[in-house]
Amino acid sequence: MDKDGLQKILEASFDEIFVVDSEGVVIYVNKACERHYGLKASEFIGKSSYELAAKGFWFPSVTPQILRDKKRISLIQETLIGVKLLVTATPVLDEKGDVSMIVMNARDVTELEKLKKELDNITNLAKRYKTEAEEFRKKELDTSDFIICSQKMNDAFEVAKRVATVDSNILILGESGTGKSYLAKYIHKMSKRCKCPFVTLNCASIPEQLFESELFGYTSGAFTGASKSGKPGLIELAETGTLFLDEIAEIPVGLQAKLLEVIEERRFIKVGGKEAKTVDVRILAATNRDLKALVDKGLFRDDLYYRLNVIEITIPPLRERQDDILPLVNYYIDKYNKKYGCKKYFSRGSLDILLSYSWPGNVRELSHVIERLVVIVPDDVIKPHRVSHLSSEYDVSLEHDRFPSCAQLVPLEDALKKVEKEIVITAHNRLRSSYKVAEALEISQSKAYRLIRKHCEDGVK
Ligand SMILES: Nc1ncnc2c1ncn2[C@@H]1O[C@H](COP(=O)(O)OP(=O)(O)OP(=O)(O)O)[C@@H](O)[C@H]1O
Repeated sequence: MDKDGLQKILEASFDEIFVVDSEGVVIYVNKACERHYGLKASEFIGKSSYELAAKGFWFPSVTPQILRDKKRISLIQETLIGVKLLVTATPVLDEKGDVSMIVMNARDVTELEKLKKELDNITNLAKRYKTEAEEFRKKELDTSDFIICSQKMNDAFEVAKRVATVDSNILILGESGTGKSYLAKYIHKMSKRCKCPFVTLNCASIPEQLFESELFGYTSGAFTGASKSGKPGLIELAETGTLFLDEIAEIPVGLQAKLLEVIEERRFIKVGGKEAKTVDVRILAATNRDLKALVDKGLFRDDLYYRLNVIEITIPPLRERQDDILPLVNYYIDKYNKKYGCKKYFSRGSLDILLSYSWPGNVRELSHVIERLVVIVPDDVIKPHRVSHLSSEYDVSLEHDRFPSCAQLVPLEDALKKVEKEIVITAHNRLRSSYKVAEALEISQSKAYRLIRKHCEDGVK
């Protein structure tokens, strides 16, 4: 084939063919260069590829590496007009083994690169969503053993969810057994610190003399009996995580100033130590006492109180969230039935007692009562006399002869009257309105009114 024929083939190639000599001077480039650089071939010929690369016609440059390594390489280059090229550069060696020229063929892979990038983005996004979804599912699953049905509990958990991520100190208030410790763990799990430790210090359970060494740790030989290697304090163990100070009202007065310093400066000194250490912890605190009243009485430092109480969440007592009682009873009877391999259930009457009881010990008491009943009641059905101690209104003596037994032959009229009286009194005591009694017993309001007047000493409300 003659030179013209060869030239035609090279020009017809859709891929770019770019040739430089051993000095890096461009000796040939075909028409494809117009698409790749927006320039004619004549504008390249005779120019130094080093200079062209230095002016940013393409990046990265391949010539220096080929001249050095004398080996074929492929790489992605970007041209000054943003075209992405897949370049394969092949050295042509002379008889001495030196590079006499470099032949490069380049294919436009801009679209391909774009697609690859999009695919990478999609894959990364999918990965991110997957981890986020897993995190979320994990967090959501964590509340499956915690019953939140009432509006008041929902509100408290909504606030907790919102403030979990802001890293501020939170004070959780509520009577004993309402779920304050659980809420603290929930806040930790919903926070950015969820993968780091959650450390609880129960301020009521540590003797005052040991408090400081428990919280701050001690250095070797800090006091008689101290371990030789020293000991890290709970605050150090909580590094990057959350320190939960339960029953904070019980913290010894003398230590309140030290705790304040930790909270304000995030610094502490170990017992027997000289240097202050810094820590990165989030502080959550809880108490079932009226902390503000203790501040007013001078028993709790007000500056510490305000530091701890950046955000306050109160968990209402169970008696103020009636809607949670039945779901909690169902949850715990199920839990303890599984634990003890039983099939116990509450009769309607005993459920009524559980629902109207005030639960001063809150959920902890409810859980204990149900566990005890599941263990001690021999029958599957748990009847009202088993829970009568929880009812101030319920008269145990009524239990056995409450309704005439079917085996007894008593005048029907008397038996019916007795049942009617019992039902009306129960309904009236619980519902305190003739309208509600009528609705519950499915009778007219006027009949309910009449029956309440007849049977109930305190009349109609
Ligand atoms: N809503 C709930 N659903 C299920 N279990 C609950 C609920 N609230 C509390 N509990 C359970 O009741 C018990 C007491 O809860 P927790 O220890 O969190 O209460 P607390 O307010 O911190 O009590 P204290 O003030 O005595 O330390 C725990 O076993 C907890 O799992």
